[in-house]
Amino acid sequence: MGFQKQFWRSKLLDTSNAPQDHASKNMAENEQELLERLGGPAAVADFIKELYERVLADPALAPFFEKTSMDRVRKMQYEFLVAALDGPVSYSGAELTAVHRGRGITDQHFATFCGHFADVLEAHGISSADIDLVLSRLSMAKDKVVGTTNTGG
Ligand code: HEM
Repeated sequence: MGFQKQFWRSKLLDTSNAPQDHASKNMAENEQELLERLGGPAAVADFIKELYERVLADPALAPFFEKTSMDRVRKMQYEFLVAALDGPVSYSGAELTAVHRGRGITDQHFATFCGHFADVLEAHGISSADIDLVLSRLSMAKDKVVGTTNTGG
């Protein structure tokens, strides 16, 4: 587990890790199957619930969510992720850049957040290869979450 977390931290902190893999049709097909291997949308909803339990228990991340409706974030994150995995759900939430802008979210926060998600998936017996695929999908949102205008207020 330690190795994998470290692996993801370093991979997510590396901005050269561009989403170019995702263009190919094979990748899209793999990810269709991926959602099924994860257990489908219902399993994703469970994973997200557990993700935010871990996030709120982490002193490095909890303060970001102090004034947040967690019910809404869980629902929107569920929609976002199932849609990102080409599942049968549309994302109805706010644009991610606007949601995260000005909150001071750094590369490190992003990597820690994704590390919690990897831990949840691992705890459910998802294979390392599939964890890798899920986190590649999430990392496509990184530029929208980690702001360049963090200190701008
Ligand atoms: C791949 C990573 C992430 C994705 C896909 C993501 C996605 C989302 C989504 C879909 C929402 C709800 C939008 C809405 O209410 O319409 C949200 C809200 C939020 N996210 Fe993220 N997020 C990510 C990472 C992070 C990280 C790393 C942090 C902070 C450490 C963070 C902090 C927040 C906060 C504070 C809100 C709630 C804002 C409010 O109170 O309205 N997110 N995010």
